[in-house]
Amino acid sequence: MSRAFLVVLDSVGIGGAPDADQYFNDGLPDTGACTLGHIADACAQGRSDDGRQGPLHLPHMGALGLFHALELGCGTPKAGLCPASPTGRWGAATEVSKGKDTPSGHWELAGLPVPWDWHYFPKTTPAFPQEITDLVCEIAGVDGILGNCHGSGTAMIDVYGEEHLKTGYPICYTSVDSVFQIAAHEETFGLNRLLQLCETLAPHLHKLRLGRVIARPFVGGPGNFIRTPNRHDYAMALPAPVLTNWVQDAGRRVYAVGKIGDIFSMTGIDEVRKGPDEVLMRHLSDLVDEAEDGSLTFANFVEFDSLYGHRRDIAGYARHLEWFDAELGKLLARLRPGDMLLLTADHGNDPSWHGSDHTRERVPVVIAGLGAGSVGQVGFVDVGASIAAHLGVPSQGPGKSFL
Ligand SMILES: O=P(O)(O)O[C@H]1O[C@H](CO)[C@@H](O)[C@H]1O
Ligand SMILES: [Mn+2]
Ligand SMILES: [Mn+2]
Repeated sequence: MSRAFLVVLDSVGIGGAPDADQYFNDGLPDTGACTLGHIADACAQGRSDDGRQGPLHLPHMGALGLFHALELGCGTPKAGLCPASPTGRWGAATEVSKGKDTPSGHWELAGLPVPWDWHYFPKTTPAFPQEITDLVCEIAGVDGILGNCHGSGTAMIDVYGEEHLKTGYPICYTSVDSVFQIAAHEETFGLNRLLQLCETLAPHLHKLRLGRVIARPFVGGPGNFIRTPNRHDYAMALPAPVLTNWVQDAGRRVYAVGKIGDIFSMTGIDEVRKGPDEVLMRHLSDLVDEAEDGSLTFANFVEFDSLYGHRRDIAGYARHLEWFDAELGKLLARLRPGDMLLLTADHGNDPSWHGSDHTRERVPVVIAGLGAGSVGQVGFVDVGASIAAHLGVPSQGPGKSFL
């Protein structure tokens, strides 16, 4: 029986979104943003030589058709990067959900376009209404919060970390996404206390159509605060069944690698394996060896987005792509006949762009195990339908299989 591996490289967009002009970073439209394309350009021009060197080197994903997908996505040929005859199938997927965020992208990939507008907080200080601040204080048993603004997570802990240690007040912030994030020190505030706070708060904010409450634990002291991998997202429950449910309802096993369990509030998921990306790659590799016939493994590699995209670190992003590609090569060699491995993304996060938020982009669809050739321009929803078709389970969403 067939198996499927659906692997999301978080934020590895390929430009070309037809509605990019309606999305913004620092007040400027996302028109022209292209995560993979601009990283490749920077590498080719020698502007990305920190910890690596020269043109972007992705031999395995390139051989499968990643750069063909890039050309299809953004419409610009990338000289020297496209092999003559790719060995995989490739395409470019366009999103219809309004949010350019992780849940919108993943839910739509899993067959469910998001049917509503998320709630966002204004770019003011304070960003949160008094009722929400009061609720946080009541749940946490504190007299105040720090931050209360839009911000980038690493900057938030640099600026407020010391005051947090002194006062015990949680650091609360948001972004252009529909999120309420709480950073707190794992040892002084306590990891469990932070997780409890977020879990208790989340249903109140989900009622407002806020997508996620996110716990952002950190450790260290003034000048060297550092976030830990114990981040936990409390996402709104899904309004309809998705790919994970379709597969599980057919009696198959569903594995979640990385933050997939959080994004889908554990719906349709049998087993979760978490950790930093390096550990996630070991989990994915183990599952290539262990996953049962008929199973779905759904993985998300978040560090492209969290460590390099939001931080606008082009060289770091290129290094991570090259690391991922080398590891993927070892794993591809061990796929079994009948296996399908599909690489895609959930939105863009162009590290060469203004601001520090996601960029509205198309995403690549690159498939190993099912022969060679283009699947053309497709929708995010068609990814879920195609995985279901491959596994032989009924698709219940609006997508159409491109297999
Ligand atoms: O700056 P950090 O804390 O990484 O936050 C980022 O992570 C959030 C969730 O993915 C996004 O909304 C973005 O704001
Ligand atoms: Mn994402
Ligand atoms: Mn992000």
